[in-house]
Amino acid sequence: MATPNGLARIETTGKKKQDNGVWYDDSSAPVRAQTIDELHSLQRKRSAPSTPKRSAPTTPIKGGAHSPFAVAISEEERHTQQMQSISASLASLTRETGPKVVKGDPAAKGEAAAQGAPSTPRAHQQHRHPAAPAIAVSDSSLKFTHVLNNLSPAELYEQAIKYEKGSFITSTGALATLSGAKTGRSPRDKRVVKDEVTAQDLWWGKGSPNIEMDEKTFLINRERAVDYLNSLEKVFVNDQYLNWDPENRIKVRIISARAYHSLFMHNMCIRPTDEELEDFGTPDFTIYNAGQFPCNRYTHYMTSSTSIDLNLARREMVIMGTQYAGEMKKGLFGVMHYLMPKRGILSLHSGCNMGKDGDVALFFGLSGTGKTTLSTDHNRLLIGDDEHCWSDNGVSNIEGGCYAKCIDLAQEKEPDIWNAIKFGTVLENVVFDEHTREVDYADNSVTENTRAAYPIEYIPNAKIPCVGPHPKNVILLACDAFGVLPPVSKLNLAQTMYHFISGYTALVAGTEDGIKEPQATFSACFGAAFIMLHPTKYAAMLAEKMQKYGATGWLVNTGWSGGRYGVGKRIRLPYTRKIIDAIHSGELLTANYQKTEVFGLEIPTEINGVPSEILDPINTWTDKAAYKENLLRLGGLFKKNFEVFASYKIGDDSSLTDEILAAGPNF
Ligand SMILES: Nc1ncnc2c1ncn2[C@@H]1O[C@H](COP(=O)(O)OP(=O)(O)OP(=O)(O)O)[C@@H](O)[C@H]1O
Ligand SMILES: O=C([O-])CC(=O)C(=O)O
Ligand SMILES: [Ca+2]
Ligand SMILES: [Mn+2]
Repeated sequence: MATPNGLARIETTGKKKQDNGVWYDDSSAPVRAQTIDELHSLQRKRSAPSTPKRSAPTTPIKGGAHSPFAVAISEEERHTQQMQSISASLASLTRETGPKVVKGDPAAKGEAAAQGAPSTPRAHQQHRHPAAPAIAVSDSSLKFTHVLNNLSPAELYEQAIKYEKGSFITSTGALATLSGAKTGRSPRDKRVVKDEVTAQDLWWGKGSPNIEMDEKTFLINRERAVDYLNSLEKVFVNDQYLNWDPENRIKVRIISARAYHSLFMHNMCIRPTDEELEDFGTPDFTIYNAGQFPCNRYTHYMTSSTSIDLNLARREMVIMGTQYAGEMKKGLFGVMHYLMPKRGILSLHSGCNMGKDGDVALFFGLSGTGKTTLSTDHNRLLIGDDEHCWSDNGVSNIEGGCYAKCIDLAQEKEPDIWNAIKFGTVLENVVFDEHTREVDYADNSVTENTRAAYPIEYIPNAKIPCVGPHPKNVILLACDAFGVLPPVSKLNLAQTMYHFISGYTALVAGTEDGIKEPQATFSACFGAAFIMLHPTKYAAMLAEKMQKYGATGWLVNTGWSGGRYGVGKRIRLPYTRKIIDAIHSGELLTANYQKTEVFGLEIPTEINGVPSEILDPINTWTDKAAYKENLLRLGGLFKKNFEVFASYKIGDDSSLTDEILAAGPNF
């Protein structure tokens, strides 16, 4: 039927019912909701109490997390306990009370019911003590602190994209984010509380990374951080583990203000199963990351607006004035460098992988020397890329993820890392195409220190659980900007100790704030920024373990060849990989060796797949006089650096100490 304007009338009423009583209509099935909100609530399936609601746990369950004697408690009681525990963590020390905490995003009004949260926050009720004064002591105690605890990567993506400027999804699904003004660690702002115990235990003074602060100042900063966090609409809480060795596992809680920080730690620490999370209890260590907020420069000891404060007695760390996520990762590493040696376990700034036959290799080295790149090896099982423990049972990874440098990342050269950059991975400070969101890894506009943080199982041949037997090879990586260290040398035990204590490299720009050009650096134990005890303590433990388990030491230069930085070139990664292959396979144990002058290093004359002429660096330099000059220059720097260690005994064995002193450059 035609309407006055000539158009066919649109049928709006009734649907054509066929004779057989069946609706033949192209409209969809009736919607099971009365309102849009209800419809949205249908979209998200509520998990049954026993099934995961959070991130799918990736950590395999070992044994039962539930004690058979544990009193069964209800979901609601568990929820209350969890909120109480988080409230306790966030307590102001001066007011001696925790904030009112409630689970969930304050913005998600109406979602509480859908998510199963009690409509009256139970933790809130906790604080309505009958004896409490009728008038709240401060405005901050009137408000709730909303906690988003152990969110899944998907939920954290949404939080980041909605609330954090600079968050984007890249073409491969990673979460690109900006760490803010700091794009590297701030070692000069790392402070440690000096009390009666730590005054004795820790390494203080020249060369030490531990800048002292007193307990009171720590508490001032802690209060500042906690007040800041409680003033926010919401905070993120991660309850996770460190160390895959079940006997020496540490429970950590990270309280932060950014989804970026929460996802970073989700990836980097060991992820508990839902079962483990339910029984998490009180953490062994807590980080308060108030990174967006500066410290108060009028506070004693503060020399900048950044402070990373460690209090071992309180088992707490406060971060202010830097949002660089590596501070949390490496802060916890420092804690492990204190706790583990107390138990006779050596903590190591090293990568670690294992051959199919169970041969384990450690890769020591400072930032940018190749721990992540070389331990991620398609032919071997990855145990971890950066932080390990060596106990009487073998090696264990401290972390649950990897943190790879991305500058100039290329698919052909590092395929496993390339492929790990997908949904769930945090990509820090990279530059990408505005439209396609394809990352340009060569672009260092934001920083040289671009990074990807991904769970270790994103590497296809990860060894899970991340533990292994005693190491067979201990590879010391140095990125030599002088271009005079050989691509590989075999070390005796004394030489291994000498180079371990020296911890030489050319620090590549970026990871530590303020370093713009590569420069020669010595960092004891290849990680002076993280060790807590005197370097000789770790060295003695390493010597003892290497001797006991018959490990061989190697020095591998992943730096320059054919001239120093600016003249020569960085040794090609495929050559370094061949060298590493020859170490793993045992080929290098039976090779012919010659000794170099000055450093007295044993260098092989031939390696499968590597041009022989590069094995002795002098061959690659056109200017032989310049080579000699640089060799002596570096030798001199080694000698000078080692002077401070000459008066220390290493272990109980004074003959080893003498041998180590003699194992350095000789000229
Ligand atoms: N011959 C080489 N051997 C190893 N790495 C090389 C070589 N040539 C270039 N590279 C590059 O050097 C970088 C090594 O960084 P890597 O992430 O492995 O450092 P790292 O030792 O793990 O440091 P951090 O402790 O800071 O994580 C990578 O970007 C890698 O591509
Ligand atoms: O800590 C960081 O930022 C990165 C890292 O692994 C290191 O520097 O050793
Ligand atoms: Ca690394
Ligand atoms: Mn590292």
